[in-house]
Amino acid sequence: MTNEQVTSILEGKIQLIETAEGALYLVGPIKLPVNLKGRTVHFHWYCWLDCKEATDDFGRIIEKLISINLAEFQQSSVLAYGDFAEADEALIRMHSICHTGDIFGSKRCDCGFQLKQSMQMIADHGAGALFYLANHEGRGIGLFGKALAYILQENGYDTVDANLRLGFADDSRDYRDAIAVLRQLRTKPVTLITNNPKKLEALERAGMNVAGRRSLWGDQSEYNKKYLQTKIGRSGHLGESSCNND
Ligand SMILES: Nc1nc2c(ncn2[C@@H]2O[C@H](COP(=O)(O)OP(=O)(O)OP(=O)(O)O)[C@@H](O)[C@H]2O)c(=O)[nH]1
Repeated sequence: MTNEQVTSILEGKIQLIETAEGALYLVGPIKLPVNLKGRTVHFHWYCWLDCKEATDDFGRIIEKLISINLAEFQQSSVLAYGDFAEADEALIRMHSICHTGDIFGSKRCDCGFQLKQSMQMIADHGAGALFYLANHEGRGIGLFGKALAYILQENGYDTVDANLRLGFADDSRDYRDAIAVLRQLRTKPVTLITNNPKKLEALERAGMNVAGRRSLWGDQSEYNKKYLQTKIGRSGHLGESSCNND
């Protein structure tokens, strides 16, 4: 197969999304059968690359990738389900990466539970998307930063103060790229799965039509009790008893 043939196969699967800083190259949909609690659920997977250069010459972008060590950087992705573009109602989750919770199943937080539960909620609902935001680790302080913060937490600091004492912001997550991708995939209203009002605000500020919110609490234990209390007490998360408005 020639380079031209390879490029022409890929071209039909790449979309250019221009941003204020350059462009996002969105590749997909790619078929992704997923094991959800023993049942095979068929998602449509997309991944995006953030670049300074905006061009529709995708062959050039693909050629450039060889000289970049992509694995050293984080790329985010989205798992869409059902007729995500057109369904009247769609559930979305903006999930911040949590290496310890999502991959290792750590019980210090509720992230692993939220990841699996939101995928299940989306599949049960019939249409939706889970955005897996890979540059959000530790609410934006990175994995190494989170490891340092954990040590401070083992010495009495809560989640917020541990970040602050290290000189980081408590929460520096940015949702702009994810929202740009969401807009590309769906313009109809969305219902957001979250307990965090800042995520709702980010979507509304960007002009997205937010139809409602579904809360997501669970897997509470002695190990994450303080973490969950701090989310409500200091980070402004809406508690379990707050109403869903969808
Ligand atoms: N800095 C720091 N980050 C943590 C800690 N535990 C989990 N995280 C990160 O917190 C992020 C998830 O944020 P949360 O505040 O738990 O929840 P949220 O995403 O704001 O809100 P929901 O949508 O309701 O889940 C993930 O990126 C985790 O890596 C911690 O102890 N310290």
